[in-house]
Amino acid sequence: MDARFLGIPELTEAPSAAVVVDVMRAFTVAAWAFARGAEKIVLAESLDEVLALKARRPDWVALKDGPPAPGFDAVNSPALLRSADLGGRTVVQKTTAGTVGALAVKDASLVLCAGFVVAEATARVLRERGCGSVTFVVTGEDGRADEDLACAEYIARRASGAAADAAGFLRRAAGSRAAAELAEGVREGSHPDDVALCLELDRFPFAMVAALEDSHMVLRPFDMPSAADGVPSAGSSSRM
Ligand SMILES: O=C(O)[C@H](CS(=O)(=O)O)OP(=O)(O)O
Ligand SMILES: [Mg+2]
Repeated sequence: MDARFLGIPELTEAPSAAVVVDVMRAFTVAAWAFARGAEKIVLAESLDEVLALKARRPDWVALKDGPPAPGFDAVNSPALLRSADLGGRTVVQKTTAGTVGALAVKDASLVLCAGFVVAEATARVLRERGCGSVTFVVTGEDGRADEDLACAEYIARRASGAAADAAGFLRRAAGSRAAAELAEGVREGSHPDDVALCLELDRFPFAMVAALEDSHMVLRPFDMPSAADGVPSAGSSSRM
């Protein structure tokens, strides 16, 4: 597999397959939202778009990074979301890096959004789809965020079928600037457990696929059909 690792500003053309990585914290949060029952996540272009969608659909859950704000229901913290009941709900998410990265590759034919919590499921989709060329979007710090780069490199190794010792990759992420800022409480809208939750390797069995639906980029959980039964696991979408 030919893997390229690019920051958002380096994305000049639509890749065929893209894995958008945001470990801390957008796609760890997204995975927790699905684990708590959310049906789908609309990835919004701006905070104003979140509020406009929420005005039309008051039942949707408006989520942003940074501190809590009027009109929003949730912040970008896995620890603060892990006990929420989101059964059947639609979440609208806007963050500084993760959602921006996914929207930057919306014309790709396959877009997976990932963090360590869905690493193996993501690699499995790439393996089973036989993706020969994959662009990893390292969303943080214009492509230099070590938590995202470490996760992207780990997924790339697993996608190519190579063995990979996860411990070293997780150590890099634990030593990243984002981890330090979250641990020190510099990032608003956070919880002391956020870093640990972002570093839980393969916490969830599903991958997350984003695709355009009625002009919005929509993220849904995806389980590959198992060889045994040929159908997706219950409770997960199989749209691709
Ligand atoms: O909420 C986060 O951790 C960050 C916000 S910031 O870059 O730290 O201000 O957003 P994300 O898009 O999840 O990286
Ligand atoms: Mg990030």
